[in-house]
Amino acid sequence: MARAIILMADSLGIGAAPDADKFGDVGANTFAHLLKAYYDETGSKLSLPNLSKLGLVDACEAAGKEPCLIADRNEPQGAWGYAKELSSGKDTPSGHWEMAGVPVLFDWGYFPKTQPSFPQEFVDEFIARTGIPGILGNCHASGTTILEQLGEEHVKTGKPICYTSADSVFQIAAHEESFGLEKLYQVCEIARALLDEMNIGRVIARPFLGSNNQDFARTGNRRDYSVLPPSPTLLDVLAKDGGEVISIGKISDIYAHQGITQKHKAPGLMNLLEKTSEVVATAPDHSLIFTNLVDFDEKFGHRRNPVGYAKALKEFDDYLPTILDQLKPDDLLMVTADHGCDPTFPGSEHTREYVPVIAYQPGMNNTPLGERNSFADIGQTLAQWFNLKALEYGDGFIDKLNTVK
Ligand SMILES: O=P(O)(O)O[C@H]1O[C@H](CO)[C@@H](O)[C@H]1O
Ligand SMILES: [Mn+2]
Ligand SMILES: [Mn+2]
Repeated sequence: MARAIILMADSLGIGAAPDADKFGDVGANTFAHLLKAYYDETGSKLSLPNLSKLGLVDACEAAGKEPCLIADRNEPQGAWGYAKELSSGKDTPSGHWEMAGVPVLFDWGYFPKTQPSFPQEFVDEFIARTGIPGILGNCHASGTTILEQLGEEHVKTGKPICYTSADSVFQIAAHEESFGLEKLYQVCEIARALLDEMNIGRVIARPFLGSNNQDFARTGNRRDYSVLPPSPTLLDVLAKDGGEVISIGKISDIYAHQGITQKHKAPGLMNLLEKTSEVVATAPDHSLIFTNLVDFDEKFGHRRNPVGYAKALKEFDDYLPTILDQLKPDDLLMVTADHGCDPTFPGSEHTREYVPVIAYQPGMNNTPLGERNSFADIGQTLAQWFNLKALEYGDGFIDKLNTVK
């Protein structure tokens, strides 16, 4: 029997994907560019000895074909490679589902960049069904900027702030106290039902607190309402086989709560890592412990804050030995990402990038995995690791690992 741990570093891309031109993302490289920004600002190279030991730096240099400005670089002691994405979008559900063996080959519905962005018929129906006095926003926006612009008006009028992005999303921001958290969740559920027919991937509740446009801040009570993955994922197959699938952070939301047997939420990077360590200490055999580290994307990638991103990666790196030291011989640790979000790139959107494919077991040697054709290679390898039936997509690389199960 065996266990696996996936640490999904949300948005940690490692170089523009071969089809980046279709997304306007040629030249993007989240990891290499945040390292450079950190060096430019501080005059020192960022030290990430543990992530480099796992092969992240080698993977980025192989994928992104540019040097990484890094201190304390170690030779990899794990399997490392880089994967391109088969899915048509560069969004979070596509990246996560593809990793779990279900690439999104259809096109999501998207809202246009015009203002208003949302069809009038939908807005009318949404208002009628929820009883809200109207909506604010109705445009493409960065979620923090729009709070500075419309937060006070929202509190005064009770109209939620509705906005979208290049992703297939309908986001609703509302004040936790004046509007109410439960009411925000109810309004999101109504929007979710209305948006299914437009093929919108996610409705996202974006609660916030504060008293004026200068100090509004989003809280940890974000909730994502995703549609169901189009076919069973690795998570479904493992849960059906009697395994434990333990979601930490927003994993459960992203898979629409399918194939999850336990879930834990925790606010912020350190709490998510600590919760992961706690679960690794107790999870039984045949468990998948799956953590999404959302701060990299939400707090730094979309906010175009490369130095903040670098410091958060350093915290991750500092914490990693705690988890690595807990691994038993039949545990497999994977580190990957769901898309890029280059914090030095124009705009505030994701970037189409290669993601790291890192697999580590205690006692492993340096094992290059090369370029992988799909994120699904991770899911397929895990299907092999758990002795499950093969998934429809993905080339597993179990033969490259020390199969000590
Ligand atoms: O600017 P914020 O609200 O963080 O929104 C970002 O978060 C959404 C979900 O990941 C993306 O669609 C992106 O627009
Ligand atoms: Mn993401
Ligand atoms: Mn994002």
